[in-house]
Amino acid sequence: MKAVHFGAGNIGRGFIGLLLSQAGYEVTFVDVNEAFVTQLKERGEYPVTLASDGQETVIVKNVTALSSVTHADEVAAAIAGADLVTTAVGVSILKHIAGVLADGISRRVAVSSAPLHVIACENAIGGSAQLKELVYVKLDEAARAKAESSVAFPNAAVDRIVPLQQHEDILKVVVEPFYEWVVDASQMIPGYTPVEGVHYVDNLEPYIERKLFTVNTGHCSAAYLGFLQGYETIQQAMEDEALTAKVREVLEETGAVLIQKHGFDEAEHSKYIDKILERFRNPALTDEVSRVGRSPLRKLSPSDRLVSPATQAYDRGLSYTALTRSMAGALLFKAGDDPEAVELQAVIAELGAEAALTKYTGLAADHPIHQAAMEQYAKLS
Ligand SMILES: NC(=O)C1=CN([C@@H]2O[C@H](COP(=O)(O)OP(=O)(O)OC[C@H]3O[C@@H](n4cnc5c(N)ncnc54)[C@H](O)[C@@H]3O)[C@@H](O)[C@H]2O)C=CC1
Ligand SMILES: O=P(O)(O)OC[C@H]1O[C@](O)(CO)[C@@H](O)[C@@H]1O
Repeated sequence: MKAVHFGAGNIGRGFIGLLLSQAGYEVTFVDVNEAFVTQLKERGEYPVTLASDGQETVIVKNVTALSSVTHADEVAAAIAGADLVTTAVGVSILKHIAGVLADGISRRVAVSSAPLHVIACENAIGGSAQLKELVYVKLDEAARAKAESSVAFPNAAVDRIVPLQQHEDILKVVVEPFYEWVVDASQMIPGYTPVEGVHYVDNLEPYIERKLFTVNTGHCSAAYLGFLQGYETIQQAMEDEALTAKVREVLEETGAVLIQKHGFDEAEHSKYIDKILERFRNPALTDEVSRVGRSPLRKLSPSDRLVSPATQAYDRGLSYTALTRSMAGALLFKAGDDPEAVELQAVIAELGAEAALTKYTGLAADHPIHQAAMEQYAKLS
């Protein structure tokens, strides 16, 4: 079985590549980073260390790599012959890989009707659906018609904390032991071969919302509040009890929405929150506030981890105050090396925080969530 995986970065090597290789796939990574590509191609393997007491290291074998910059033709050929395509490049990068993916799919459907699944493993709701749209506009009518029956783009939720890596061996990756990869089975082609380690569900929404609105909402809240307190890592921030209490408050708000909307058991969900907070604290990891808070514009966007649960809480008459504190924290995330944070600060300087918040969240200035966020902004400033 052959898989093509876009993005040989932290989650690509530390989670998706590892799992696919262990499930028996030959994995071809595709990346723009020539150093990753060269090393993966030369060595055909790389180490993954589990950040736990035992620090167990697994060697991921049966891998190779191609550059999407210099070997686009080979990438398309690999897609044409693959059983599975996965991505972990960042949701805003999907548009850059759509062209070569469309080329590969066109070549494939011209000669074969064998099923192909394309799964975007990004922190976003409907990541694969977004990728499908980007790819489909690049297919001609005939290819699109054939792809409709043999190529599927099931949405997925992926959960594993993989911080930035700094090792002598550039391929080495240290990951937390926990992982969860949930795929929407209702969007798979019938008769598919399950990948060992993947959890297939008929309705993804409760899983993706629970993950995004707990792990990711909680994590970015810790990052934004931690940044304001001068902490450099999430581990340092989570040692601050007052800060942790604020993160928990946020997760209680998102939890109330999730429990009401998806019927989760309250006690079970409370344990889920405890477990997530424990994962943030993992002393065997060093996870920088700058990584976890990265791309504040994406994180402030309407369907992402802050605004979506806040609007859902508002619609249900539930509390959203702690969420607005995290939004205000995002507005104050002045990380000089993050292009989105730099853009946000420039827009705030030019138009003011109120207009910037409307621009990126889509919330009108007189919306109660917007007003609450501005109150929090004034307090935090
Ligand atoms: N790191 C984590 O703990 C988790 C990350 N994710 C998601 O996974 C995605 C990737 O995140 P990370 O692995 O942390 O980022 P990363 O920056 O470590 O990896 C992204 C990789 O994509 C490559 N890339 C960029 N443009 C490309 C292109 N045009 N073609 C091919 N490759 C390209 C980069 O060179 C890099 O190696 C994001 O959507 C993130 O939200 C999801 C769950 C956990
Ligand atoms: O990758 P993003 O969406 O910028 O956000 C970082 C998030 O990804 C994770 O690494 C895993 O979901 C979380 O630790 C963190 O909340």
